[in-house]
Amino acid sequence: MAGASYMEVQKAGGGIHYTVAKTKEASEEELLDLLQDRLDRMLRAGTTLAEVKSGYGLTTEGELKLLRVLHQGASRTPITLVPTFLGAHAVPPGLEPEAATRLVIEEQLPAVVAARNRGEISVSCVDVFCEAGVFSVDQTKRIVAEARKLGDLMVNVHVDELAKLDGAKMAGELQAEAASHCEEVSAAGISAMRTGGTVAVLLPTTQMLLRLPAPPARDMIKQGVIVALGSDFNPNAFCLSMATVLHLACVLLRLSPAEALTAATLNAAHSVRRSHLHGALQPGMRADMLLIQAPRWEHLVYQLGEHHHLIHHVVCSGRVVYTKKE
Ligand SMILES: N=CN[C@@H](CCC(=O)O)C(=O)O
Repeated sequence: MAGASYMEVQKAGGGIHYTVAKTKEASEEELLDLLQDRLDRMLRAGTTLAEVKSGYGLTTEGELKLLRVLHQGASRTPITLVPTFLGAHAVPPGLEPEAATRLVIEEQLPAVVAARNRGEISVSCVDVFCEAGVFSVDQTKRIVAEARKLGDLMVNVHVDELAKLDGAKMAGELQAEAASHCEEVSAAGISAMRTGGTVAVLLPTTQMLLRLPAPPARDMIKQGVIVALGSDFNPNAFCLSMATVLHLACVLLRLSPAEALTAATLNAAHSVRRSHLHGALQPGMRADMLLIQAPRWEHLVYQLGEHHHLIHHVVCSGRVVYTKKE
């Protein structure tokens, strides 16, 4: 598949579909071990709050399995996890997008909300991969409406990553809490996100790896959109280090180090509506901190790939949860 595009890989059964097949083969214990290892690595790289998504099950049981793993994983890490149901991550082989939409609305969402209400899983947000050949704007709206009605879920949708569908405009008009990617966002999308209070979660690792155009981060900031940064850790963008993401945000999105820091902390917390507790050092908020050894804090952004060397302590809720070995 050398040279094939992201969607060509998917259409040939690779990408998300490959991961779905491998995830199905793995037991919950195996997935939990993998999750714990990755959360440990994220913690050592300085992450103290993370939105974590399902999306590699695509069947009701497959999605519930991943959400159970996330639920159990939350008790094994000091990182605060905010779980997102992403049953609409891809159209399962053999189904059309419309049938997959109905599957999510009629079967998956009710099962997920019921399991959450029984305390078996926790789910805070719903996500949909709104993209040409995956879920349309109309199908995304229907899934979002049902998720809000049935489960009072927050909305954080993939929009305008590859095709210009005006998904960001939809997200803003729906007053979605957040919308990720936005590489192909339109002027109307930027305006709607500002009006709707929708956080733009920009993902420079994926932008770089898929060689996508840079989302217009400077325009977004200038026009008053709240810009956040995410690692987008997934099999296609294997990066657990937010310091690397901050570096790329400065180079590729032309953010200043201070803007990148705010985007990765307070604004990222706001994308899951946790900015009253997370993302800043203020009385009444959680004392989540990194202690780094460097002449200035900007070295965490500037020294590419050096976070293991720079971060000496990670503190969660006022408790030291990681100390670098000398
Ligand atoms: N674009 C869709 N979802 C993920 C990638 C998932 C995958 O390729 O496994 C993303 O946000 O980048």
